[in-house]
Amino acid sequence: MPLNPVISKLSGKLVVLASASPRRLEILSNAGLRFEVVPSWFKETLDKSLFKHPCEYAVETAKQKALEVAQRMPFKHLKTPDIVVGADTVVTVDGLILEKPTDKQDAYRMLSRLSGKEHSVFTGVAIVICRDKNSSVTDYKVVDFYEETKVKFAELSEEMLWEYINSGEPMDKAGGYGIQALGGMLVEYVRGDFLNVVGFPLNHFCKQLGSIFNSPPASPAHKIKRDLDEAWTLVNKTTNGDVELLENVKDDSLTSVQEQNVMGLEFAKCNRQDVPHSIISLLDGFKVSKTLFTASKLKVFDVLNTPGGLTLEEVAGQINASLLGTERLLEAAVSLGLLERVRQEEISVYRNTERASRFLVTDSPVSLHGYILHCNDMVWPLFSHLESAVREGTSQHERAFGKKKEDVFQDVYYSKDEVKIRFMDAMHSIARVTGKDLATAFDLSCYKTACDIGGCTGAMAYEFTKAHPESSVTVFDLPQVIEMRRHFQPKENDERVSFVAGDFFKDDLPKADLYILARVLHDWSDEKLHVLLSKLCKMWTPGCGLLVSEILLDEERRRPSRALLQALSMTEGKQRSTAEYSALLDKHGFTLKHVKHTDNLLDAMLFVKEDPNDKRTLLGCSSASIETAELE
Ligand SMILES: C[S@@+](CC[C@H](N)C(=O)[O-])C[C@H]1O[C@@H](n2cnc3c(N)ncnc32)[C@H](O)[C@@H]1O
Repeated sequence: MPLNPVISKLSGKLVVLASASPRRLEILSNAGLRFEVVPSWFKETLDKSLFKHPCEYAVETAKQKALEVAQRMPFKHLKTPDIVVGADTVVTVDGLILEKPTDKQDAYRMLSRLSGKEHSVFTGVAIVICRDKNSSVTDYKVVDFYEETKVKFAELSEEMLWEYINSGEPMDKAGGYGIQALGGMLVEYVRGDFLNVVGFPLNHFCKQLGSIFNSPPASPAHKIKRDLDEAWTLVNKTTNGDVELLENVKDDSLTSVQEQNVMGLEFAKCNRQDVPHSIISLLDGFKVSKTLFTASKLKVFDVLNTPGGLTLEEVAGQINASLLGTERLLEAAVSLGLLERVRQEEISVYRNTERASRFLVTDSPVSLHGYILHCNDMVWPLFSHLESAVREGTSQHERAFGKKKEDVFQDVYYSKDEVKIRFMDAMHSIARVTGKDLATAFDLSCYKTACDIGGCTGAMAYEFTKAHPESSVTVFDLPQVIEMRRHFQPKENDERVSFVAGDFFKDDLPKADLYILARVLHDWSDEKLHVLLSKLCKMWTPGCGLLVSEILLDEERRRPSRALLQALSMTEGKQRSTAEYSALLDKHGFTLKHVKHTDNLLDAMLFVKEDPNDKRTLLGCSSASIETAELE
């Protein structure tokens, strides 16, 4: 890739470095780049075992860091950057990723592993380009890459190791050394970009920027090829992370790419303005859903959760279905990117794609299986009566399930044990996917006791105690739910989580420092919520907090469509925007302190009641959150 001039191309653009690393800052400012530093809040906690190669982990972490900042800035800083740059450096040796040492012993273990050996340093870099700054929707194009540099350490004596460790230098550095300072002594040779080892591959970065800003205008054919090669993500400005593609298409040449992203549908990759691809993909949406539901119900992804994959005949035998029907289902699943078909020794076998193994296999920790079955069995029938729902302005539980509903939980979901378990399983699977992000959305360290109101199976509570080991959580839910909780208990009993049965419209709530309302408020009308919120106020003491988690609509109530589609089958509830939730809670004296668009399925808001005598309500939980408040 030739190197073209780049720094001048960036003049006048708001470039943001999503990293607090002084070394990256120095490298980029020495190169003459003018930029702002907005450290990313993305926590480097991706599961490394899910990545085939360390460089993929570094690139994904860099991408998440940069996207988090790109999506946060329009709200928290009230400006949209042109470019956000994220980076993550990892050191690998003997197939292990070495991170920053936790203490001196850990530094000792790392450095002795590196002693006398060659290791690799990978830096993943993501360049997020934000477009359409003036419209209500910002779309993000992500260009990412990585650079590898080989470094060989000399044999290090014990004294050398300890002298270096005692200098304090290893502690904040990946792999436990800094090549640009004392750590330079340890290095025999470097093969590749030296600055990559320091923390940022400047040369590769400039080449990438050059190709972004100097590329000739693409012909339609080239453009579509390039678009197919690169991942475009159109992200709603106010919902961060909810991929909202179909309505935002401004350039028809992108349409097929976006449709593939959103639906997994493989449409003709052509640039025909007279072919209504996006409408057809909307039209086919129900076939996609039902294919996923059926494959999940027949446990196709569990059956294929075997290393070598299975032949068509083997799958058909295991799911007890016809050969022809199974073949059609598997072929459709392949076309949607849920399965792969590969040839092994002259025969074709099917196997799960990575995302199917992760999200569709029943016993994966983040399996959506329960939620998928709930959608098939409970939501699909409601949607088959959508026309009546629209005409009548009511939900269709009676038509779909023959049940008169006063209260959808008591009268529909909990009317039979089988339906109840399925509903609870659905809640459980979403809470397991979102729980950690919600529990760590803000600094909640000052809250020692929490009460998860409508906490269902306790999945969120367990994630909360994992994230805050000093805390305990009471799950408060209807007696019919609490009696079933053991079905969902984790293998290792967590005594910090307890369960209390009650009705939040009638009974007193347990006492706690932090109340959690996750996916509860959207189910109810403002009038009903005033009853629940009055109960909450009764138990409230100064310094308490309220963590609310919902899908937040943008203020124009246009997106995310996932929330608005869900509203179509609601009974008495409604989806609300941040301002609408804030106004609702304000009537009971709650003040919105922080909002976080988590880039997961649910967003989070933290409410407090302002009390001039209570430091926690003014400043947040700790000095860390004071810093956060100042950064904002
Ligand atoms: C949509 S689910 C959300 C569950 C959980 N918070 C989550 O995010 O996965 C709503 C929860 O509120 C509970 N619930 C509904 N009505 C209730 C009531 N009157 N009193 C207590 N809990 C109730 C339901 O049993 C259910 O567990």
